[in-house]
Amino acid sequence: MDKPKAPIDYNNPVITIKGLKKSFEDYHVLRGVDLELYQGENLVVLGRSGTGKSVLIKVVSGLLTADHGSVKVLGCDINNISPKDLRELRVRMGFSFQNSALYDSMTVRKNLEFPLVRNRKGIGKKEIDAKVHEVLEAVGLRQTINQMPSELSGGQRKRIGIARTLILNPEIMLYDEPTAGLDPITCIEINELINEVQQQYKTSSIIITHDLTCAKQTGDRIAMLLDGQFQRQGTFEEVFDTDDKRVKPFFDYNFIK
Ligand SMILES: Nc1ncnc2c1ncn2[C@@H]1O[C@H](COP(=O)(O)OP(=O)(O)OP(=O)(O)O)[C@@H](O)[C@H]1O
Repeated sequence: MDKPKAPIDYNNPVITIKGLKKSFEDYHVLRGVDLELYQGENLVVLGRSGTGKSVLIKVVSGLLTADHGSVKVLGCDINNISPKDLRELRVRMGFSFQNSALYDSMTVRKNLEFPLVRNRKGIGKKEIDAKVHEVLEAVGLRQTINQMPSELSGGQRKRIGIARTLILNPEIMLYDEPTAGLDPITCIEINELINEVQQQYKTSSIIITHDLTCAKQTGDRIAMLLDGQFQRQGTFEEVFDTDDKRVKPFFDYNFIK
């Protein structure tokens, strides 16, 4: 499957990271990270376990503070932001985490309504209903509206989790291992959904994954974290066209011949 051409604005970075360092005691996880995410782009972040991919996402979303360096997200300086501005900024970002984070005691409809009711004070019932139907349509799961999360498959839960973030029209999407634990066909369907979200909602996304099929299908650009920095960036082919012993096994073990 070829990736649909994305409308990327390379003059408009939505995230700019310069010289980011983050340590935990004497363990230096991020050692001078530079990165830009452009408007409309899907950027895939690769790296071995423990290289700091989740730490990076947590710094970008203000859950962890940087030790050094600057992090600008949608024009806001994350290192110098008030709690109120940070809350408002987070509403402009959608998070898709591994466990989908659905409320098990609520139907799909209630799960989808929840962020709207909490973040859009005064929104009317008609508008809520229209948004719920729109996002369910976008993820192809209209029929699940009255079901409980426990009645959904892993792939469906993932889709509803994505729908729940889309309902607030996020400008940036952060996907943390979107295909983890899913069968290969469902993985491909989730990859296609990530690309559809990019097209339909004009999102800019960071996609953390160990799944190179996901990286290849969704990434307009790949950035690989090596020794605390993005030492390889480019298209999928560019990143893996190397004999670098830190990079090549990553490819070889993913596509065992
Ligand atoms: N709050 C914390 N306190 C102490 N150490 C932490 C904290 N958060 C992360 N770390 C450490 O930072 C390193 C990077 O963690 P991180 O979760 O970012 O890895 P990752 O690249 O996302 O790994 P994986 O692919 O396995 O999810 C790990 O060694 C982890 O133990």
